[in-house]
Amino acid sequence: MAGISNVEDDQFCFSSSNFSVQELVKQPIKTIPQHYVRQPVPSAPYGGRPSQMLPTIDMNRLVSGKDFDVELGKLHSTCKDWGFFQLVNHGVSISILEKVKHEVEGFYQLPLEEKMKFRIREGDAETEGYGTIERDGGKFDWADRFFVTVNPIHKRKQHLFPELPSSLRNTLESYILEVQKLGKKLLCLMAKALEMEEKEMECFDDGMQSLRMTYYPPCPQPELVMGITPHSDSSLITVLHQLNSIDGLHIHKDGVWLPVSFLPNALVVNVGDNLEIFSNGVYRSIEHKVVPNAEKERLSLAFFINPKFEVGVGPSPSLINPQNPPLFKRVSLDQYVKGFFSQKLNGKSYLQNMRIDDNGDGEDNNSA
Ligand SMILES: O=C(O)CCC(=O)C(=O)O
Ligand SMILES: [Fe+2]
Repeated sequence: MAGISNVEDDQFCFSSSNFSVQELVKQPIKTIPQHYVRQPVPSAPYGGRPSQMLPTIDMNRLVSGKDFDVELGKLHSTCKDWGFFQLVNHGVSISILEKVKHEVEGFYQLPLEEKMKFRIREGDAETEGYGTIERDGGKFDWADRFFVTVNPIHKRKQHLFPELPSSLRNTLESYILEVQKLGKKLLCLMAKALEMEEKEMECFDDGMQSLRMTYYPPCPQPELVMGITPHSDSSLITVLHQLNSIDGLHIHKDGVWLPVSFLPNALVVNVGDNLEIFSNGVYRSIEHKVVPNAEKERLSLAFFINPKFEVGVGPSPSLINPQNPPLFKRVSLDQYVKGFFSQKLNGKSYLQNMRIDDNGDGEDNNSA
């Protein structure tokens, strides 16, 4: 079994920044290796009052017509004030959620050599594939992840999704179809709540989508590490399936970190930077992070939904008028995604780069 001693052996020498935390914890850990220790230890207070539960949105109410206006109003205010919610009655079948859990667990149980076939390749600007990622200051997250573009199909990298074990691939294909439908419905509802023109909703068809399946091994001193560095997502929306029901997600709200409790049969949905831009700042992407569990592994599957590739990133034209000038630049999706991945994950810093300068020229001065 590979352990700390051979973590940097031949299998890993393609890049010292890519090795597996899952392998590391296969041997007892006396002290957390320095490259995982975050200093200073995050000191933001926990605001975990039991009453501070994430809002819940009921998809049934949004599709059945009954209580539609009330629920749409709730969706709108939640996207403005929270940027995160639990989605119940979402329509994704429980059997597919269970199957995805089983298959992703199976992927992480594969021998390391098998997973390494999918390793992140040097020079991949979007860091697609299997591995860990170096964050600012040379520190690493306490997690192994597999990140992959799944839509449009021609953007799939041949050595990644098509090469996955067939049962995982087929299960993910079914999951993708269901979450695509759900994502489109949700985005159209948000667009309606924002009072955007119907025509603009076409950009939600056949959008750019990616998946991240993440394995957070147990950590004997979770307070010293980060499962995932505080960040906001670059997407329009993200649909999160907390595969094995283990808590760990925290969101940054009103200056405090709130733990999100797992809600059975719910999916967690969050507003990403792209939707903050698209809604011209009406909806807010929210910083979040993951704290690993001291005893148990945690697995999650995040599905990132963006608009159609050709549409680009910028405020929706129907929301712009003399009273509401554009707050963000317009760039191509390619430029946006490359810019996002070319810098180290750091809270909402990338969104700042997209803001129109004080001189309001709307030019893309983004050097990222
Ligand atoms: O694992 C989680 O709960 C969150 C993952 C996440 O934030 C991400 O993949 O962007
Ligand atoms: Fe995220």
